[in-house]
Amino acid sequence: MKKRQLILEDGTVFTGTAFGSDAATTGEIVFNTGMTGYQEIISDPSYCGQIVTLTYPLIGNYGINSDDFESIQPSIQALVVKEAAAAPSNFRKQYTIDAFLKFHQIPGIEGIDTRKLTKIIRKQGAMKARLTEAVDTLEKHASWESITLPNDQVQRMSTAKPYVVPGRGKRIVVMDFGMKHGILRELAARDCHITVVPWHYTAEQILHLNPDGIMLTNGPGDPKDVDPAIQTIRELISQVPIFGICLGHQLIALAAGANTEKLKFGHRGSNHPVKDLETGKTYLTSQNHGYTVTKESLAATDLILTQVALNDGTVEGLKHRQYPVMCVQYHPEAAPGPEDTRHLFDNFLNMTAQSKHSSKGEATYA
Ligand SMILES: NC(=O)CC[C@H](N)C(=O)O
Repeated sequence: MKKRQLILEDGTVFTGTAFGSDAATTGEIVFNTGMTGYQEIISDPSYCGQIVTLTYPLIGNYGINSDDFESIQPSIQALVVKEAAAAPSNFRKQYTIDAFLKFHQIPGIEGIDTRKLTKIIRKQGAMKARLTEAVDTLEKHASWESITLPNDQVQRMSTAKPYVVPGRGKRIVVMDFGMKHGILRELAARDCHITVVPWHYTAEQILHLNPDGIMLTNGPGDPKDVDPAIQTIRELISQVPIFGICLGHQLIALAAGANTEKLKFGHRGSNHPVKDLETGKTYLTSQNHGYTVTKESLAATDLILTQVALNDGTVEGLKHRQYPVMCVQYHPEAAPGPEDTRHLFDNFLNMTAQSKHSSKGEATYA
């Protein structure tokens, strides 16, 4: 068994066993606490550039199948687990996690104490980390300052060209910032006529498609890295109903004049409790974000706080005071419950039904 090392920016070194591909790599190290859903996590484009640690100790035990992907091409930088199951067992299983990661040239390390690692990340915050090919290389002495993490992940993850998923219902334009397929699944299940457009599409190009509603997807990186999209959303807010998820939520907040900041170690897992302040109900939500909308910045905007995280009180949902615009920081399309907050897609479509379009194509909300 080939040895491999995981080296953290704070100097901690873990020695484990290699699986997946052979490439040495660098990225931001984060952890996800979900007990299941590793296939969805590995293929969620919002993890682009990140080394993902899974805290559940046995990963890959039900294999990888062709149906549960959240994108065609997994984009995590590397995977860190306690144990990668070598002999998965499930009727849908097609590949082992090792074979899958090898095929996609993603390195992994197993056999390390992921609980200890997670405690370090919780204490120090998400930081840079390096996965080496083997032990005792000079990599250990790499100067961290010289390693810059990317800021072009949305450009890389977004679709290069627009495409249509036909339906007979509402016309929804999806701005793709690194979309999880779950968003398309939910819209398609409601018979929407979906046009997915690249992240840089202008307001004019989007309005030209005559949408009943606009969906802003999840996506990787810092929301402030996609300034052109913020300008576009600012123009669209008063014109068409909008629903934002995760990065989409952060972009709506920035477009409306609020601020975002980086959390110490983010929220990544499938049982994060969130309270809906309008109904008083608490939902368990699936989450994957490192940034958050700052609560204090909302006062100067037309946004109303609708949902909060019960673990740390951070902003989880917003709506616009005047226009049909709503957004959530978590993932209603990822519902291990298995319904959880999926009704938000129905709320969005109801919102589009209440919005009236004039003959000029301008929308008003009644
Ligand atoms: N899943 C997402 O859309 C994540 C949004 C953003 N990249 C963050 O980490 O906060």
